Amino acid sequence: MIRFEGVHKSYSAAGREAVALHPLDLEIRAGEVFGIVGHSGAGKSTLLRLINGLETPSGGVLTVDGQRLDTLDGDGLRALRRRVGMIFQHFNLLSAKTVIDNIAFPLRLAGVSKAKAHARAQELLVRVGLEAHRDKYPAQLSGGQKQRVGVARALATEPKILLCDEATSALDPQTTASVLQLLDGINRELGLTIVLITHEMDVVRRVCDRVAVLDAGHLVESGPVSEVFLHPQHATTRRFVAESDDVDEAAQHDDIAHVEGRLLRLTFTGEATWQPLLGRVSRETGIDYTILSGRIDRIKRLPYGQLTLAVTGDHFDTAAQRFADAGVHVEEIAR
Ligand SMILES: Nc1ncnc2c1ncn2[C@@H]1O[C@H](COP(=O)(O)OP(=O)(O)OP(=O)(O)O)[C@@H](O)[C@H]1O
Repeated sequence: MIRFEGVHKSYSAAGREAVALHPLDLEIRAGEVFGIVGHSGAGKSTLLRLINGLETPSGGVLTVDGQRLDTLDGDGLRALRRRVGMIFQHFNLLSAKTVIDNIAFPLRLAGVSKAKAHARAQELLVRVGLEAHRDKYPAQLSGGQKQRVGVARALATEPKILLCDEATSALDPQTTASVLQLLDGINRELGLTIVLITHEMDVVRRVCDRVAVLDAGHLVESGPVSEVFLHPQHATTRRFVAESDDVDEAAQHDDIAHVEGRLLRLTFTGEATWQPLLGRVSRETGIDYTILSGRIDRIKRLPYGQLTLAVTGDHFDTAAQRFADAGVHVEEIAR
């Protein structure tokens, strides 16, 4: 659906070239929710703005919905933008227009009659759960409601791709959850491809299928969220995951120093998450364990658990093998 082949982007500012994105290869598949995570300045917005042609690559080939963007003229680009909707951190609603007029606006711009545009906007209002707010102005809405209007407006032209630019960063945790749920529903019911950029790994964990991690313009890691989140390889990714787990790594290191035994990290996914394995392996092998940290949650709809144990007793290797045989990912952590 979206393919970056050696795409890079530099800006020239005050006579100097600044690299925002180093050459990268990336494929975003039709119908998936793809997350791009990175700190401020990593190049996330640049990457997103390349997809809808708001920025032009400095080199490489970018293909969106089967079309190489460098072959499109003005009309081609405008047609592409109708197939690529976008929502924003600060919603970007028109303050002088009502909710229904905001949603109908892209259709009116495209020359659709007022009656038809309003009929379509009304359907979208229902989809995002804002029927009761139809004639209000943006200033009369909460942040979550404004973002729902943003989503409805982005869907007005029936795009195939929805770009989300830090869409939940201005929202409280509960509202964030409800907007992410809305995006998840849209992805499933309409089959829309969603690309979202965020600085929060937790947003990625909740809705994305795959993720790419950007660090200072470099794509440092990418893959299925369950892989990248549970087994991060790059230091930047590990920091994002630790932040989302709310782990104070220094304090955890101090705690671990005082505990006896070898350290084992167990990662359970799917069915294994709900089995009483710890007790069983402990009984069968005679090992003892202290739980140093743990979390049970979901990655999108996949249940997972991750536990760090300090293990004492003579049969560490046998116990590790029993866990592995039960489908648990086992990793010994060096002290
Ligand atoms: N129009 C521009 N002109 C010059 N430099 C730019 C321009 N837009 C972005 N940059 C630079 O490119 C780099 C990447 O910026 P970008 O906005 O893509 O990062 P980001 O990850 O989205 O950051 P943030 O989360 O803060 O928005 C930064 O160093 C930024 O200063």
